[in-house]
Amino acid sequence: MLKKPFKRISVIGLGYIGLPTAAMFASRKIEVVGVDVNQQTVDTINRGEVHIVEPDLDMVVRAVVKEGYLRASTKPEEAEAFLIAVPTPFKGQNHEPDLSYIKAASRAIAPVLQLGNLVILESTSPVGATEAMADWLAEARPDLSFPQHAGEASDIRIAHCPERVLPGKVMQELISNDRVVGGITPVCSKCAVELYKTFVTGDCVIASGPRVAEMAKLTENAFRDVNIAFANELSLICDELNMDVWELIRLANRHPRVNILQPGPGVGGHCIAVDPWFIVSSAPEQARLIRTAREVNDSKPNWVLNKIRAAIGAHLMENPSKTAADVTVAIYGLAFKPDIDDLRESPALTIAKELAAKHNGPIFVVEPNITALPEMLCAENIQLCDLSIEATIHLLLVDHESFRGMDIPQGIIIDTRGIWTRVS
Ligand SMILES: NC(=O)C1=CN([C@@H]2O[C@H](COP(=O)(O)OP(=O)(O)OC[C@H]3O[C@@H](n4cnc5c(N)ncnc54)[C@H](O)[C@@H]3O)[C@@H](O)[C@H]2O)C=CC1
Ligand SMILES: CC(=O)N[C@@H]1[C@@H](OP(=O)(O)OP(=O)(O)OC[C@H]2O[C@@H](n3ccc(=O)[nH]c3=O)[C@H](O)[C@@H]2O)O[C@H](C(=O)O)[C@@H](O)[C@@H]1O
Repeated sequence: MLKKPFKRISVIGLGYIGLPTAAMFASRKIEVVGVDVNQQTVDTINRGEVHIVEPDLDMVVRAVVKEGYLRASTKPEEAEAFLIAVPTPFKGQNHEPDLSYIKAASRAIAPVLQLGNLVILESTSPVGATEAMADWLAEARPDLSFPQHAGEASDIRIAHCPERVLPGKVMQELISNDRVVGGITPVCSKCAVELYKTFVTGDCVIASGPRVAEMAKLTENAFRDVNIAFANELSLICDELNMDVWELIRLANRHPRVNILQPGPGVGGHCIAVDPWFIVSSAPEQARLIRTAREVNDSKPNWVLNKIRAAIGAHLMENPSKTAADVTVAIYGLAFKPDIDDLRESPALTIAKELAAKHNGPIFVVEPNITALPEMLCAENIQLCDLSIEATIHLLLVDHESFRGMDIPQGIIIDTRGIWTRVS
């Protein structure tokens, strides 16, 4: 049985990663102070409620807040360990990483740092970000020594430990996944492993430093992106050759060493569609395949929109008395992947938004995981509906479980996920 080496820890950023992490530590009876700049988020958590949908998270948060192990605040407080889980988006046309959230979080915790503290960067970060964070902390606290200058004798320990959980399985994967830990020094890594061993049953694998740990996380997501791009490219080729891509993949996957992923309307979420760009921006000349995969996946929503335009055109040719305003389109799914409520960077949302801007006929959106349409889709001709609707064109964008089980609708079908139309 492990002794409890950390009595109080602080998690900075209480979103999809920070809140489950904070709740998990708190469930091991460690006092956790969660810090977020969003007052509403802080208030919600302090009521024992959650502002994001993730299976089992609400139950754990309710319990740990009630028992007093987790509380939230907008102001950092003293703690033995700080875990930073703030956003790391990209900015601009060149997809440069935006480290401003990490910088703001480091500046915010610097005043409360004390001798012997551990600071872990969990956010997915470009190579060099942990060292940059260590420099920002050192600048703000000239009275303390940091590992990049003082080595093992430093007052503060710093490490990168990227998070790898899958949305929808976060509460399981937080415990069972292996962790990659890249401390600035071996002692920093050792301290970080000790912290994670509070609840992680997977291996905590120590990297030779934070840079390779950063790159490992980016590589995992770039690997998946490249593989999805392969499937998406096959879907374009099959369309050209009038072949069912899902049948093709099913057949090719019968080879013992082939495992092709699934095509779709594009790649969404704020990770797989973002993180590979961090590699491209670090090594633009070398990262040619990774860049092309991003471009293939990013171009897929436009390809789907062209399919819709073609379907509307063909329908009007067959029905000359009608106009585009008579053509009803039903969109199935807005989330970035099945059975979640997260619409961030969703290709389905991009397609719906673009269609709403160009098509003047009625648009019905079926998205069982939300209760209201996002503001960007608020137009007169678009409304949220439940499953059974009549429409000229039925556009399937997300393979939610409820769409798999339903009767296939009547009308023109554009099935980007292959659940209604695939050759069995
Ligand atoms: N969501 C996911 O599935 C995964 C995310 N990641 C990475 O984890 C990091 C966090 O992502 P999410 O939790 O999804 O983001 P999120 O947007 O859900 O949450 C981030 C939170 O940080 C808060 N915040 C922003 N600036 C702050 C500051 N200076 N101080 C305190 N709080 C601040 C925001 O208000 C927000 O509540 C990102 O780097 C992401 O790439 C890694 C693995 C999985
Ligand atoms: C390597 C890997 O599997 N990374 C995971 C990924 O989570 P995320 O939910 O973004 O990944 P995902 O399930 O592949 O979905 C991403 C996007 O890709 C699409 N997608 C996925 C698989 C597939 O065969 N075809 C396809 O089109 C999904 O519909 C979605 O739009 O990114 C997470 C992250 O880094 O945020 C990471 O923690 C997760 O472990």
